[in-house]
Amino acid sequence: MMQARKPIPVCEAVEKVMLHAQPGKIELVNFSDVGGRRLAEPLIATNQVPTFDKSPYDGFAFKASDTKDASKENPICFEVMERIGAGELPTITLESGQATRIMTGAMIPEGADCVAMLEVCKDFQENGKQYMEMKRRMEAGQNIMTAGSELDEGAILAEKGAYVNPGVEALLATFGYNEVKVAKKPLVAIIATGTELLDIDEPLQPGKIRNSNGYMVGAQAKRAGADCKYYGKLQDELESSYKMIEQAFHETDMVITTGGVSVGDFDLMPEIYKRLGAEVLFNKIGMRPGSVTTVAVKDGKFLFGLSGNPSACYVGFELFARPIIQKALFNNSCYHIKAKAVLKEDFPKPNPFTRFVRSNIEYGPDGLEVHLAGLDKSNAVSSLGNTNALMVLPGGTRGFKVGDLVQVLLLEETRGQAEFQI
Ligand SMILES: Nc1nc2c(c(=O)[nH]1)N[C@H]1C(S)=C(S)[C@@H](COP(=O)(O)OP(=O)(O)OC[C@H]3O[C@@H](n4cnc5c(N)ncnc54)[C@H](O)[C@@H]3O)O[C@H]1N2
Ligand code: MOO
Ligand SMILES: [Mg+2]
Repeated sequence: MMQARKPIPVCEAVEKVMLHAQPGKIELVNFSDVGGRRLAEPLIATNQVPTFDKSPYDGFAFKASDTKDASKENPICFEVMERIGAGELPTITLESGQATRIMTGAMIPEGADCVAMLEVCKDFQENGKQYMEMKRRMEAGQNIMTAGSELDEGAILAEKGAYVNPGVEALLATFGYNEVKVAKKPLVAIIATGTELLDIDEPLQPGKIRNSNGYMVGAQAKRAGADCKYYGKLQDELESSYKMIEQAFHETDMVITTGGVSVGDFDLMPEIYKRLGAEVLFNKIGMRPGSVTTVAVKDGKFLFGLSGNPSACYVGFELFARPIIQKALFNNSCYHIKAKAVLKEDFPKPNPFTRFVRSNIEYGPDGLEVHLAGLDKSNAVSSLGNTNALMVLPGGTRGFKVGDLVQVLLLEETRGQAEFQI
């Protein structure tokens, strides 16, 4: 009889993996390609904002003190000296009784200390000259965006590892980052193992199935921010499989295989790790699904042996491979963000192991709601299309009921959290 593998707790497994995590490499990309990448250095304001005193409104700039006696009954009249639009420079220093017609975003002229909106001013012409009349008091500084009032030069606006969303792109553009240092996407080898596997374009044959895991894991790796190299599917044959996996190991930053990690006669991954001289960190975890997920390391590079069962494969990637990819992208909040959600369906089956149930999060009127994504079986593929979260149910003797507050890991968030606590 073969010796049973000893399962380790999932937190311990994650810890073991993360001990070997490495920061990634840096590359310089053109601003036009920066969306969706992660910054390799903090984003620093290269100038103060605004860089000059400017008007937030279309209106008139003048000295506030000129209006100290202004009222409905006592309108104050100004001579309008010039008109400046955004991007133009004022040429006249204002004296008492003078105003400049100014547009939103334009520089405040010397001598002015306030701006009145066009709507509260009456302008008119007399003898070929422009005038403006004000019926209300203004305060010095009123309606002026002073230089540096929004940001100081040198302010840190996004940390190293930050995800470049549209707002971060706006900041990069504001501060002239025409080229941006970002984390280089790690290159992940994707290999599906199994003599039963057919390609997408092959008709079904007795005893065979189409390879879905290879494409699923490739898509998960891309969602996590990596680049993929697909090495195809391998027959369960030791020599050819070893050769291909060894080649992939040398050509990429990490190798992800699916299938062949359990104890069957054609489960070749344990022997392949041995031949490669890779250190197996664990090969059994106290979790469902994905208990057979195996992680090995050689020369600082990872080999993730994910289960062949589709749901187990999916979960194994999100728990173990994704944080390693995030670390390579300098994201220290490398774990899926955790939230609480109200369970919307009974889940009566107790289980001694921690479960990661493929789930669907909805945004209900009172907050997050969680539904089962479909059939809760390790070998199910049908639930995955509907999955945007993993519900974490602690192992124990009890089931869960509608209305219970449960923890969920959100799979489609770009933000994460720094600790893996479940
Ligand atoms: N005696 C035992 N048998 C099994 C155990 C065990 O502890 N003792 N563990 C079970 C668990 S749990 C799982 S999970 C599976 C894991 O199997 P493997 O990782 O070795 O994967 P395979 O045997 O290659 O395949 C399992 C299953 O998945 C299908 N598969 C494989 N690759 C793909 C793919 N690319 N796309 C879609 N489906 C795939 C394959 O046809 C099998 O049906 O082992 C249990 N057995
Ligand atoms: O590794 Mo398995 O997924 O627990 O069914
Ligand atoms: Mg197997």
